[in-house]
Amino acid sequence: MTATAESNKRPIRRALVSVYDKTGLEELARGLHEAGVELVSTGSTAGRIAAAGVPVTKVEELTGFPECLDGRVKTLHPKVHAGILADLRLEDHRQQLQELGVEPFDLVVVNLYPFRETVASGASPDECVEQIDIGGPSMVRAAAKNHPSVAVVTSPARYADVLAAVRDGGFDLATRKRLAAEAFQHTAAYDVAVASWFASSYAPVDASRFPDFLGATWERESTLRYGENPHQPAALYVDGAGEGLAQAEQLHGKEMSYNNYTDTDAARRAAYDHDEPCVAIIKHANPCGIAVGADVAEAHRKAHACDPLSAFGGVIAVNRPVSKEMAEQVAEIFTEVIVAPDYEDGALEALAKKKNIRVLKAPNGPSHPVEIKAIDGGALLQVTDRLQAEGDDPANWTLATGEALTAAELAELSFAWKACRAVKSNAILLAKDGASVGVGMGQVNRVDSAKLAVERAGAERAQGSYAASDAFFPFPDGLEILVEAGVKAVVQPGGSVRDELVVEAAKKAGITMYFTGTRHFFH
Ligand SMILES: NC(=O)c1ncn([C@@H]2O[C@H](COP(=O)(O)O)[C@@H](O)[C@H]2O)c1NC=O
Repeated sequence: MTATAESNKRPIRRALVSVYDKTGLEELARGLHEAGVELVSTGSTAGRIAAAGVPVTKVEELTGFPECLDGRVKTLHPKVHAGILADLRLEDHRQQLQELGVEPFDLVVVNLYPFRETVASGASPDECVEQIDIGGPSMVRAAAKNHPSVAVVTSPARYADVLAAVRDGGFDLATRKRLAAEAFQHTAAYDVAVASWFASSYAPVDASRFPDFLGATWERESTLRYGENPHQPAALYVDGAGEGLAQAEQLHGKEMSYNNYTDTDAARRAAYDHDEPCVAIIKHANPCGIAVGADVAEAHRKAHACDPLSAFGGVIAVNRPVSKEMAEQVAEIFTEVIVAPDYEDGALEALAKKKNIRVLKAPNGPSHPVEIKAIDGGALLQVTDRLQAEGDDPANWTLATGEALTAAELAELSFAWKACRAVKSNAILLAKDGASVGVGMGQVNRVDSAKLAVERAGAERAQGSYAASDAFFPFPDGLEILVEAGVKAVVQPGGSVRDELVVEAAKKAGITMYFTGTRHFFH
């Protein structure tokens, strides 16, 4: 196709309008009519247009066939589809339309039945099925295929463009192609939603919890400066749910980077594990401090004190609104990102004194029920790891050896256990007074993780601390490092074939050890 043909505009003389969402419909109809466009429309869409005093032809008048079967058949008729699908560049198609008495459409405006919203509302299966639009996608796909002759619009957000184009001699080919691409994205996402619902809720094929078809669609929200490294192009995509980190509102600061997003994701995961006001400070997806407090300012001081060296340039997540006091503390420290459900009076102003800090507001904690990880040639899907009623509640722990802890001591050990879940495996975390004091993360053996946790805590803080291990000790050696450092109690899943040896070492040292029966690997 030549450059001239690319820029060809096609005047809009006849439009087919069939919309479930009637937003902006009257203005659109009026504008089209004033520009001399003839309108053809379905049942209630035609009703609304006529009520606005705009002349409109009902589809039934065009087809000579009544809308029937409760709206299941309205536009599914050759007089409609031939009018959309005729390639007007071809003499033969133009000739055939004439012989058949079919007039072509230049514009198709359709939006679909709200299938996803109906499912989300908890409607019955029959009601959901009834909301699967058949005629709408057929028209959208037909018009998008035939974009050399027809412009297609699927969202009220595009109506202003339509009215501008109508006054300006129509859409050019490049724009019709873009609209067609949008239209196919729209119907593809719609069908993925239908197919996913069928596969997982309506007609699951086997007893496993996993559907045989996994459909998901994302839309590009923004292009990022680069990915994990500067030579990796990257972009942010959002899903339709609309309430996670990807949709967080940025209140201040520089553009978020790829690494900012991954660290912020890890930070939120950590902070929202705790019921009390909690602050997690993350670097490279690992906590360099995590603490609970009477309020967020105290939690932040305690989290920062864990490892002030590493907290430089960290990412902070809070599970409560940020107070002015906390914001003033944070503004003293070089921080890449802070994310919270909200900001109290004066907090944002205090943070905004720092030009570069990115301030995000994300109203809810992480809620995604499943996690997907791309691997070469495929993807792994798992139910998201969360704290469990069994295993993560100290009431269900088993005392493996030593004195039972008091309620206050058990709360300390429970904090260590939850905080340890935020640490990349192999993870050992030492805690005191509701704050991490030493974190050993990401080592390929548990002994080194224990050594790292103890070294980071320092002798004084390790003494009398509460230790958690994300998985069992395969040998007593890792535990022995903690014993030597003087920890008061240890919590771990248990379940090693050598549990007896590990328990024996704890017993010999006179410390308390609890088994959770639950493991929290995090990779
Ligand atoms: N069955 C059909 O022939 C048909 N043609 C158009 N629709 C849909 O009916 C709706 C508009 O209907 P109304 O104008 O009656 O509100 C649109 O969402 C459109 O996508 C249809 N409905 C469902 O398939």
